[in-house]
Amino acid sequence: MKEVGDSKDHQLTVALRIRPVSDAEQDEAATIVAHRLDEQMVILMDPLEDPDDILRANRSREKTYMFDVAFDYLASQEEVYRATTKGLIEGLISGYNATVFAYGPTGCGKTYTMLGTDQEPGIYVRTLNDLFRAIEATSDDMLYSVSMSYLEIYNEMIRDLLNPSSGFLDLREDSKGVIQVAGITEVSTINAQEIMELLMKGNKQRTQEPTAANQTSSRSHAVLQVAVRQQSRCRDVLQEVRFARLFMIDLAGSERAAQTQNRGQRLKEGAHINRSLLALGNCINALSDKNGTKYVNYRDSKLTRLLKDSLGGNSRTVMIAHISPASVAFEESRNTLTYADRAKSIRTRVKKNLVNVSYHIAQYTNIISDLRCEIQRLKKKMAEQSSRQLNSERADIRHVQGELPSTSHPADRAEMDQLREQLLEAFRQQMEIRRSLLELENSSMEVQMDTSKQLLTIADWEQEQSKLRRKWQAERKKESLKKEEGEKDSDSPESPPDSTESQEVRLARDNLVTLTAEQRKIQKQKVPAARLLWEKVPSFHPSSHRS
Ligand SMILES: Nc1ncnc2c1ncn2[C@@H]1O[C@H](COP(=O)(O)OP(=O)(O)OP(=O)(O)O)[C@@H](O)[C@H]1O
Repeated sequence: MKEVGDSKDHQLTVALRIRPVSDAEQDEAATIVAHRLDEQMVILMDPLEDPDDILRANRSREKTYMFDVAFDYLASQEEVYRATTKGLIEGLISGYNATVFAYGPTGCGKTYTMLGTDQEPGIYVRTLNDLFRAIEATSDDMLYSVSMSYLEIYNEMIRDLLNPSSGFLDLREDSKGVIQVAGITEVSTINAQEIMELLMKGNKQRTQEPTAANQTSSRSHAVLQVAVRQQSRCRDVLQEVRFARLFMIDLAGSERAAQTQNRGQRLKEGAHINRSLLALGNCINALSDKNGTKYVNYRDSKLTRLLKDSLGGNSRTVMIAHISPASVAFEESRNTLTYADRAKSIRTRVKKNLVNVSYHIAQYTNIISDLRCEIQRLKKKMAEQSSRQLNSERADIRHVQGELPSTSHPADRAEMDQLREQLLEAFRQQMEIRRSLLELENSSMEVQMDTSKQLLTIADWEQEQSKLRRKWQAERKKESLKKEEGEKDSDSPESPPDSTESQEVRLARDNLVTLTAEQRKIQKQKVPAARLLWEKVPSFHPSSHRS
């Protein structure tokens, strides 16, 4: 790992984009309440505030917010790209991860900024174009390979947008601890036109539904992942391989489910979206803690698990928050501005992580690698078990079908079909529950791994303390012997060594509390899932059902 420059480099960049007023807002005779004041400042005015209202008189009528950069309806796609993302490319080809995400309520321009249109392409294509150009410029001495994948996270499930028929995909941690999406399609092309076509096609596969707030509202987070691998062309130089990833994410709308009059499926989606955005917000909050002492829990959603390396580690992050300028969207704009404002203070602590890791590296790398092997072994075992189970269930179904008496009576056939459907549905549900149990098992192992790290930090410190205490006691003993023999003067201190815990140990203790609660939460979730699995075992026996 290599260190990056000054601390400003590590800061998360937060940009704000105010989109033009929409036709619908104009039809509602909405007034404009959000304005860009200058390159960095934005003002939001409360449309409900009445200057003559005495009760509200001492509340300010407007609030200003500062961002790294602010745009309004006049900003072109190129300007937004240049000010937010272009600067990440150099880091990316030097081996640094980067993430750009578009945040904001539904219909405020996230997809427009990230994907754009054929005439006005957004950040995805502009970034890839510049990346390919930069690679070409340095390719005399370096050998590069770039691959791209495009996925969506919908209701906490991952789907490949370049190959939607592949079903739901799982997140896995590889042997180097990098989170990967198992079985995702990876495309290696450097033709920008081809990429735009692939992305447009992929975007059409996104789960979109009309909501009260937006006719074509994206109900999922879309993640474009670009992996850059580079190697020196020089054969006799040490063959260092660098690998960096860029995530470009079009988040699902952040509006609260209740505000869009959603019901049923929409409400469930809203809950999942809120859950992952809340998890993202919690990570942002913990990372922005000034003392750096808060535990960052990436495990609460697929999105944060996927972004783990990119948010907290050796990575640069850009958040582009989006709002509407209209009075009708005031509440949502205020929430978005508050969320983005809180994000501003994140600093990724690259150096600190390095110090911590190297300090303990000798003690716990072996333990971690043992635990990783254990996780891999368990995952493999569970995958084998579930595929064995699935095969035997399939065989059971075939068996059931084989046993069904061949009947020509349409009513009987209909009943049989219905029973078969019920069976299949029960098996499908079983598979779903098994999948969540497997995920809970993985999370539990990860928590265990983190717990071991914290315990090691504490054990190290305690060991060091008892060594110091023993040394001090031995010296005191020597002193008293010398005194008995009539010798005077001693260099050893009268009082025992200072046993105040270091910041690191205190943090480890705090983390242990959080991790124990987390483990308890996971165990609690496992019980109903296991019970459900048991209940879903079909008790249907065709041979005894009818004769
Ligand atoms: N800066 C802009 N300039 C011109 N049109 C814009 C701009 N931002 C958004 N729009 C238009 O506003 C509409 C909604 O934008 P978009 O679909 O990008 O919103 P979104 O935030 O991605 O919504 P959702 O979360 O529901 O998917 C689109 O028709 C888009 O073309």
